[in-house]
Amino acid sequence: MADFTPDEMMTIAAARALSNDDVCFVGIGAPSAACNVARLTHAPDVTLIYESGTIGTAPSILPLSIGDGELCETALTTVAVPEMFRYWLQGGRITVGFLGAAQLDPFGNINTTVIGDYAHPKTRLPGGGGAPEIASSCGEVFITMKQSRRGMVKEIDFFTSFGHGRGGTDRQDLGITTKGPTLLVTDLAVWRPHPETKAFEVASIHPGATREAIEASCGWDVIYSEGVEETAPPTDRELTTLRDINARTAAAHRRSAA
Ligand SMILES: CC(=O)SCCNC(=O)CCNC(=O)[C@H](O)C(C)(C)COP(=O)(O)OP(=O)(O)OC[C@H]1O[C@@H](n2cnc3c(N)ncnc32)[C@H](O)[C@@H]1OP(=O)(O)O
Ligand SMILES: O=C(O)/C=C/CC(=O)O
Repeated sequence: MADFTPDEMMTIAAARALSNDDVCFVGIGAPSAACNVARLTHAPDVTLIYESGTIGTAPSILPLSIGDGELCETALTTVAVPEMFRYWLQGGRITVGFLGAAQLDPFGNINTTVIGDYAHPKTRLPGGGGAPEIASSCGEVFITMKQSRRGMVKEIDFFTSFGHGRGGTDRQDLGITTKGPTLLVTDLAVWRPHPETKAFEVASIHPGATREAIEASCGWDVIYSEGVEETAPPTDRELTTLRDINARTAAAHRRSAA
């Protein structure tokens, strides 16, 4: 088995969460790499959907944005964005939404809007886009992000996409019928929510990562599930697939910039 970076481990561990039966609403960025590695390895029949209306898309390079022509060119079909939201997403036809986050709290609530005060922001982030709707309407939500103390915080500065609120039955109490966040994959660990409190707990630690490193790069008090395991390292096939798609993507972007 080749050496691998924590970022590669994160993408590959996230990819493993998808199965052939999933219909996945893919967020741009880190989730997109994971979803396509899944499609190119163990889950060739997974249905990938991007917000631009592209259904069953099979990009050979990672899209720069939801509007990247590669998505439409390789999709089974492309529908209008209102249909994507109203019929497919709100109609309960999507099993999993895969999202990234700039700030995340232990209950899977996501901030991609603003750091600091909304009216006087320290940093203005890209915003919610479709993520709030994805977070409430997909059957469940997977999240992937690199760990940092500024990113994984006890309290997010702004609620962009609702996870488990303050935990427990908050989500159902608000009338939301979908499961919400069921998985968090970082560059150090795989996390799952506690069945009752809904706070994320470490379920497996990536090879080479330590409890000290996880705690040093997390702004909340880290809890470990009973029987924490070591994440299986990337296989040669997973690594080759990820590196190949990254290389194809970089080459394509160099060509289009020239
Ligand atoms: C279907 C859909 O796609 S819905 C789309 C809705 N959009 C999303 O969901 C976006 C989700 N992704 C994110 O939120 C990401 O964290 C992004 C886009 C904000 C940034 O991701 P990346 O491009 O990987 O960049 P990175 O994490 O290096 O951060 C870039 C800059 O963003 C700012 N930033 C990001 N996270 C934080 C944070 N927690 N606190 C303060 N600043 C932050 C900083 O200015 C940072 O630059 P710096 O590291 O030099 O300080
Ligand atoms: O508007 C959105 O929801 C998503 C935006 C991401 C992108 O433009 O690729």
